[in-house]
Amino acid sequence: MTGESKNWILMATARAPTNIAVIKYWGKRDEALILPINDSISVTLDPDHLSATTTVAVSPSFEKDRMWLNGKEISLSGGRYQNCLRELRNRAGEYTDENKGIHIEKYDWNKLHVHIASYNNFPTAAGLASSAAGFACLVFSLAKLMNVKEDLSQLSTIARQGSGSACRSLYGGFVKWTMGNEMSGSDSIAVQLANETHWDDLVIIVAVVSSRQKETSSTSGMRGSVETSSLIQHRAKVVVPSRILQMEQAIRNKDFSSFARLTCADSNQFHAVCLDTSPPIVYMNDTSHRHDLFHNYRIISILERWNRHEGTPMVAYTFDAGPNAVIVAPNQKVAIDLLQRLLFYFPPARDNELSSYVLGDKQILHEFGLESLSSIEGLQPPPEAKDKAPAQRYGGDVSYFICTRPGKGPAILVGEDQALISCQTGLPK
Ligand SMILES: Nc1ncnc2c1ncn2[C@@H]1O[C@H](COP(=O)(O)OP(=O)(O)OP(=O)(O)O)[C@@H](O)[C@H]1O
Ligand SMILES: C[C@@](O)(CCOP(=O)(O)OP(=O)(O)O)CC(=O)O
Repeated sequence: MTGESKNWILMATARAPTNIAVIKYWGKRDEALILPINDSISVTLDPDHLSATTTVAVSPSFEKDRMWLNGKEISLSGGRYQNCLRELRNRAGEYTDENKGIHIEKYDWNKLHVHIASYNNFPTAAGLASSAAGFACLVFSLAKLMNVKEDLSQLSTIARQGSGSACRSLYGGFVKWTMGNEMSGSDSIAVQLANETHWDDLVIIVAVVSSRQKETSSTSGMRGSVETSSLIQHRAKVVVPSRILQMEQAIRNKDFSSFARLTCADSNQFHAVCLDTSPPIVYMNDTSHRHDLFHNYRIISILERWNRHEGTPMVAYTFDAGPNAVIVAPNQKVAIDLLQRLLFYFPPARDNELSSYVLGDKQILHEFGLESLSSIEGLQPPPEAKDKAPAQRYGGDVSYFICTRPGKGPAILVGEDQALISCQTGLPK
């Protein structure tokens, strides 16, 4: 390794999206390598609304590997961070910057320490797949910094070792994680089924029911299910393989009603497996407020009633390992009808601004013609509720909504102003 002094700092910044599984990953056959017991399929969400941004820096002056998440220093000693760092260092390439007089040999990367700063533009560890965006971003930015010449599918095997669902966040659009058969995990990779432009009419609304950290992590929850649930075996061996084929076909043909039926059925089966676990896991009410139990089922029953009333699925819903609902509409028009229902049943608590209650893509609000909170108060009940007079409203039960859509995969951000680490101090700005 050569350089004019020990003071140079080399950096890379990237942004990576989260993803929402429509056929769920739940259960590992190898805990250390994070190898799943079934394939899964996800939709990548628009990084403008839900993403991690990570800056990674390297300098001979750094004394140890360090990481800051959302401004707070966290430990990198955990096996998952260590596995990702090791795999990337093993694949690192030579790097030369003649202007700065920097030359790093392949083997130098094992001696150089990194500083990592990351920021999520949405709540961390609340069942919104922060670990997926976070590990995808970490791997993508380190691969750029360390000049790793591997394709995205190879990088997905590294991100997988940070958090299983992270491997699917290396691509935009619609993504399949193939479980693979190899003991080494070399064929347990993510592949893109279609990019984000393939089915760009879809609108996705996330109802954030609680941004509080959950009590049972996905990791320990799925371990419990593998050890104690008999339903999970039937799911992995019989149900998921056939659903994967049907879901691939639904995505290929942009067949919304099949997509919606499969998405809802798979979410509900995943939560059934959680209930079939001993002791049972109940993610949909796993929050401090007991009434949260009801508004998850309220969301499901409101959407199911609407779908039944129309005789065909208008929207699809899915819940991960937390109480937040992710709802997919086939187009902007139905998304407006959906938002109308959501805001009718779940108006904001008093003192809330509309702009902080409906986040993300604001276009939908404008098309809807909703400009202020007072217009929500005047909303009429939807037609399917007419026979159930008077329709009850649950003010304050939802913290906020995020309107988004299928989005693109990770990208490198250029320019020092985008970096989260100062190029003078090597510390978070
Ligand atoms: N931006 C990030 N960069 C690196 N690691 C992150 C980042 N964001 C989150 N993580 C890691 O992911 C952990 C949270 O993962 P966890 O699975 O508990 O929640 P989640 O991903 O939000 O929910 P779920 O995966 O169930 O949808 C954090 O404690 C941290 O270790
Ligand atoms: C319910 C899920 O969101 C589970 C995600 O689990 P994680 O990927 O967070 O688990 P680990 O691999 O142990 O880190 C379904 C899914 O994303 O497929």
